[in-house]
Amino acid sequence: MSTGTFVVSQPLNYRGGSRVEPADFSGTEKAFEPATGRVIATFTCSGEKEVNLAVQNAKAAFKIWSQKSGMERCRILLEAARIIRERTDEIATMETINNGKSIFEARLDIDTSWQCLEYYAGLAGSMAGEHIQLSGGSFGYTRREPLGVCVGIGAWNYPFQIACWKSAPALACGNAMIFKPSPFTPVSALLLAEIYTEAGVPPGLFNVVQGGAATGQFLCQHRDVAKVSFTGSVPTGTKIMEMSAKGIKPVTLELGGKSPLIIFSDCVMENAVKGALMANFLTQGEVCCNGTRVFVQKEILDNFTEEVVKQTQKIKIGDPLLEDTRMGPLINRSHLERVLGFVKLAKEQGAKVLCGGDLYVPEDPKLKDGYYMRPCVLTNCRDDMTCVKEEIFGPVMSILSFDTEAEVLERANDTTFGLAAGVFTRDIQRAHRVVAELQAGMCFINNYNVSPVELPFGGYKKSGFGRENGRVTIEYYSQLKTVCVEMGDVESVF
Ligand SMILES: NC(=O)c1ccc[n+]([C@@H]2O[C@H](COP(=O)([O-])OP(=O)(O)OC[C@H]3O[C@@H](n4cnc5c(N)ncnc54)[C@H](O)[C@@H]3O)[C@@H](O)[C@H]2O)c1
Ligand SMILES: NCCCC=O
Repeated sequence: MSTGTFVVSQPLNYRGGSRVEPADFSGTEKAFEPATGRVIATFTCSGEKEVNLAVQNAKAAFKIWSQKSGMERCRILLEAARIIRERTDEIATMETINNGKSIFEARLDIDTSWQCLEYYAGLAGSMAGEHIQLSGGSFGYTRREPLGVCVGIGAWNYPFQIACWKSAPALACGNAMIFKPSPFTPVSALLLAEIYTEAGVPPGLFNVVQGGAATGQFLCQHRDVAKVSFTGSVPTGTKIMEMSAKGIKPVTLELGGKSPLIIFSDCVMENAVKGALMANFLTQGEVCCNGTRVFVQKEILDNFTEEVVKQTQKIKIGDPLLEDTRMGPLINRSHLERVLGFVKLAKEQGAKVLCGGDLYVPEDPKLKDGYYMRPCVLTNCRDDMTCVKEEIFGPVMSILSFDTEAEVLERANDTTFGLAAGVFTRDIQRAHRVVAELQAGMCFINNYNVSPVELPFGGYKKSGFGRENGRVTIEYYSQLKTVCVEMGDVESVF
């Protein structure tokens, strides 16, 4: 498959074990190939009737799936993981075409997708309650039970990975799921749905409904939906939480960030520079946990900045399906303009552009309508500038200088977000002291933006709550039933 050739030819909803056209609709959407600006799909957004049908299907499948033993669920999830792994190239290609990220990176996303299924398959067989001895031979025990029909709502930056990170723990715990991808990236969740079916889940266990806000609302407000797991922006997360509150539904919120990356003067410079690039330029900078506020200790500011700019200018931008490309186009025209607008405002507010921050037009004529920009490094930044305060969600790094540990900690934490943070230093005691003080759910020491699925991921403060990945996520997709067993006679107080 090459850039500029793919068009969607099959329905994009998935219900009851196959692709279907929605039973009703609430508007239409277009999905693009960001590399070329071509429309690859025009599809209808699901209405209330279609959402009801998806819930009915999920409820029926839940009855079957929740009765299976953990080991039975484990085997099916392992088979799904195996198929994803085997089809990595094909899935990564779809992801690249619809999202714009480089094929090199998309393959890494697919790796953390099948690894997630493998991880929760492993946990499925060992999910268990406790036995508690009581007086007189009586006892109690707890059962870890599924919640029922869970809804997953995804963002567009990691479409397949988000669908896996939500569905794997949900299914491992015995739940069914209805997943709504972002309307910008409707394609790859269908591959996951087909893979689950091929692996042997009951029809209806994993369904996909397409649409935007209206479809999402039908899902969140549905009385038979037991839980909502949402990945997206803070404003939408607020709405999801309000809707879930009305139905007393538990929610997981994976929201945005403006994370600090702190570089101390005793760091290994080469690693710190690589870390800063990893923290800012993966997926065109469209990453929730990016460390976009790069605090550099004064003594090394000039050397660090010079090296970061040199490495940033070497990033190969262009056709994301080419093996040596490391930065593709942004998701769409309006987002590109928004990101360029942040750079313009940064300049007006006194920041200096050391490189990039402008449109990039690749030589290949088929890419001329794509949404490319050059990765940008800003210096002369202050904490009160918009580029330092707001989530840009594009390839824009803001460099700030600092003197002392106490000062940088206060400034790093001076944000309403709290998704991630990073520190580079050779002083291991300082590293742990600093991360202990950082108000962020995911902290990195001497690296940034690695995603081992064994580690819980999620935010503090307005970056959300609940976790994805790691053992703890089992608790977000299950509920505990306590059973109290009397072995003697009832001693009534009446
Ligand atoms: N913390 C994380 O794990 C994580 C991961 C990826 C992205 N993000 C965040 O996501 C944001 C970018 O993604 P986006 O632009 O797709 O976010 P968004 O909030 O605009 O949309 C996210 C999803 O919510 C749906 N939606 C929109 N309005 C809704 C409503 N009223 N009810 C129900 N659903 C609704 C959208 O259709 C989409 O599927 C950034 O802020 C980024 O930081 C967070
Ligand atoms: N690989 C994890 C990224 C999630 C945030 O956008």
